[in-house]
Amino acid sequence: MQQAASTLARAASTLPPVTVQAAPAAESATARQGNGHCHDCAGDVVIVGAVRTANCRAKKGGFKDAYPDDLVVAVLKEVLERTGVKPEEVDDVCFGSVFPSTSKRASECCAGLQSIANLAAAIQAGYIDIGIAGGIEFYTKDPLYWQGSDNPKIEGSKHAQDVGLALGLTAENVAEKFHVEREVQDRFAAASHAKAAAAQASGKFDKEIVPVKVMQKDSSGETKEVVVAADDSIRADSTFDSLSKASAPFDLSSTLFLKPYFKKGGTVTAGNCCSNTDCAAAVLMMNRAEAERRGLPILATLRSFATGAVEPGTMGTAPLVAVPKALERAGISKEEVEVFELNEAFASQFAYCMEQLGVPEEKVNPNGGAIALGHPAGATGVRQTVTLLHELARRQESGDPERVDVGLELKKAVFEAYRANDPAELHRHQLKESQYLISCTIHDLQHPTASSPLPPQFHAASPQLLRGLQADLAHVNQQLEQDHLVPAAAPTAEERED
Ligand SMILES: CC(=O)SCCNC(=O)CCNC(=O)[C@H](O)C(C)(C)COP(=O)(O)OP(=O)(O)OC[C@H]1O[C@@H](n2cnc3c(N)ncnc32)[C@H](O)[C@@H]1OP(=O)(O)O
Repeated sequence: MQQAASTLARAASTLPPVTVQAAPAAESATARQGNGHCHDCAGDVVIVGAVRTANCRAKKGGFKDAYPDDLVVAVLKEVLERTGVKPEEVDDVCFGSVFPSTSKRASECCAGLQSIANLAAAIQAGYIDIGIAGGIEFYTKDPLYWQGSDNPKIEGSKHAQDVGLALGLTAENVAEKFHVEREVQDRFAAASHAKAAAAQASGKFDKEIVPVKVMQKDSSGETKEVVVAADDSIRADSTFDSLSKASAPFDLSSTLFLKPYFKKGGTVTAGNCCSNTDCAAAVLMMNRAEAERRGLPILATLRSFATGAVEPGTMGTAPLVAVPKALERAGISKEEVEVFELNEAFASQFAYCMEQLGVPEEKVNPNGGAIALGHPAGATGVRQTVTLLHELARRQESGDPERVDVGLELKKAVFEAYRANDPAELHRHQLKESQYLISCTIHDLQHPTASSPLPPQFHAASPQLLRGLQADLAHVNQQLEQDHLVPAAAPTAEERED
């Protein structure tokens, strides 16, 4: 691993550039035309709408006095409006959410991405025609720690105990085991902020972010309505120097030096890990034939999806297993991919994964990642997908014919997705009877009733989670009705016939 360490040190010597160069155009793995339409793959699962809310700092940012359903309703409404799809035409809505108070642990950060995969599978199987996949995390109200009691059996299993490690400690483990120095981590963190700040300043996020009207208390305690339309997690003034003391060796006594947060003598700080933000994101999916019938622009085609398992103590290295699998299943090489979205839960795991995957820095997270934008766990996979699709659309619109082909190839790469899926953790989830993927139909969202408030599609969620969702669903319904998106009452049989 010394070689890995020295390569990482070299990589850290310059900040990753903010601009991204197009890779050479690659051969298509499936028959398709230059305009993104493909005559012999009508059953492809495609994305036709992709939106997100702003990422706002938990408890301190734009959504500090809001409710999670304010965000969910905003992205649902917007993705429907942008595509012209009617609520009643949507067969299923599946949102990932990781940290309701019943959750034990966090490595279901891929819950949002998994919701995309689940709905895509349902579309491909013919179980549904149109679905909305999304993710929501609301740290302002949901704690980032387990509030329940542990099964004593866990004491007998090192793996199960590692599942309970503070996530920052798993990042420390990665840094120590794979020699990812503090300097490297701080440089990647600074690069994330620089890229995100540049993207924000140039208006790149404007189209993907849905403005959300929420109530907010100001410093005098007065509550007023505000519109939140911009990420407030990005620190444009965050540089390598502000994250650490630039001179080497580090001057640990310097006031400039951000102290290790999770472990004495460690390297992971509040500056080189993701911040906790509130955010929701959603994509609308259907098959290609349906999209073409409706004349909807195809933003992306799902080519493959893969999961990978790693030791829970070094959580965050699962992309090393899953990305090659996803590429292989899609039938493309990593060189054919122009843009990667790789989660920056912590700079240590991000730097190590990037180095081991052998992908150039300039191809990864061109608009910044979770260190700058925040990591609203259940929403992150969808947030990344939304950001990536808008990036690809911009490149296609750039008018460079060579880049159009590249862009289309890229769309396969959107879903070179990963998921940390530790067996020990899954076991623990079963013990807790927790289930993070939340699925319900749009009809149930519209018409929760007192006697049957929850849709049958909810998976085996714990009672506490269900109670929380019940409240959320009632609120969602109320908002949808207020906004005249749905009729106030379920239509009668006669009305339906009309
Ligand atoms: C599978 C998975 O899900 S893995 C990932 C799961 N997610 C996590 O584990 C979350 C990890 N991160 C955290 O828990 C939190 O960010 C913590 C606990 C480390 C820090 O929480 P907070 O104290 O709320 O963080 P916050 O962003 O407010 O930063 C605290 C202070 O650190 C300093 N700081 C943070 N970032 C920077 C930066 N980029 N540059 C300079 N100073 C910084 C600032 O002084 C800041 O205070 P300020 O906001 O008043 O300026």
